[in-house]
Amino acid sequence: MSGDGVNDAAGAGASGSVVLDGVAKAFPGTRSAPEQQVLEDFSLTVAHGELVAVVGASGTGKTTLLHLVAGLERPDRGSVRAGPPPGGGSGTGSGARLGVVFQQPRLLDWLPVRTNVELALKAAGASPGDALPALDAVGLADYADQYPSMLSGGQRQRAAVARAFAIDPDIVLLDEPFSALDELTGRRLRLLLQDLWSRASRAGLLVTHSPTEAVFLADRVIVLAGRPARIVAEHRVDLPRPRSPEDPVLFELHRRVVADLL
Ligand SMILES: Nc1ncnc2c1ncn2[C@@H]1O[C@H](COP(=O)(O)OP(=O)(O)OP(=O)(O)O)[C@@H](O)[C@H]1O
Repeated sequence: MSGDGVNDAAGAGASGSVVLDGVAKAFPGTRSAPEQQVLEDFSLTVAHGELVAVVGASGTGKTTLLHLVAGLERPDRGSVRAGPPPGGGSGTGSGARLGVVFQQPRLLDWLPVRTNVELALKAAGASPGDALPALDAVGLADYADQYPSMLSGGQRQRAAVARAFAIDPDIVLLDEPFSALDELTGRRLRLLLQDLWSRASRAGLLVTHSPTEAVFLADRVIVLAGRPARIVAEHRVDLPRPRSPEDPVLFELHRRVVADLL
């Protein structure tokens, strides 16, 4: 995850764990669609210990932002750094450990859940023995030897969360992690994520279409709009954790975020 302005993992500690500085990103046009200048001179810093939620209309560039931080896309201009916390990360060498949860669990269906988590641990240079505690932390210890197809959608997403957190990530990237789940299952998983998030100090970016999810989980909510995308509003969520989904402060913040999105 290093090189040429992209995910220079060693360098971000001083000013933030995730730093996008003057980033431009365009996708080339096709015969049927013009070029898309998704980001232009875009800057954002996520401090160590901070979870930032990104909301905005469909197609604004939220996932592109996350992909840039994950190193799945490269900026055309500017720099993207995803670094370990001050004093060094938990990863081997100088790089930051990235835990990613996508909208779909993306488990390997032909391997038991435990092996799915073990593979992520091995890839991160961590002990495969940490797989079972990670599954236990999400309430799936009894399902460790089951195949993903034998689990419910919510359980599969729990396994994906376990895989992301098992490696003790310095940076957590969440791309609409619970949007494919029913409301109650989503709520349970948000509570679980809050618990996992509170256990260690990390940096995180959460892309979501749900203002409820954004204000409940994040320390800061940024609202993206326009093409190229700009941050048109920003809300701090100064509520200690654990938070209750019913906290009236969250309802008021939710109202403000929705007003920004309309
Ligand atoms: N690989 C790609 N090739 C071409 N265009 C792309 C590519 N990835 C994204 N885009 C375009 O860039 C724009 C931003 O896409 P992106 O997926 O980042 O938006 P988003 O805010 O995450 O949308 P949604 O909320 O619908 O998931 C869209 O217009 C999309 O069509």
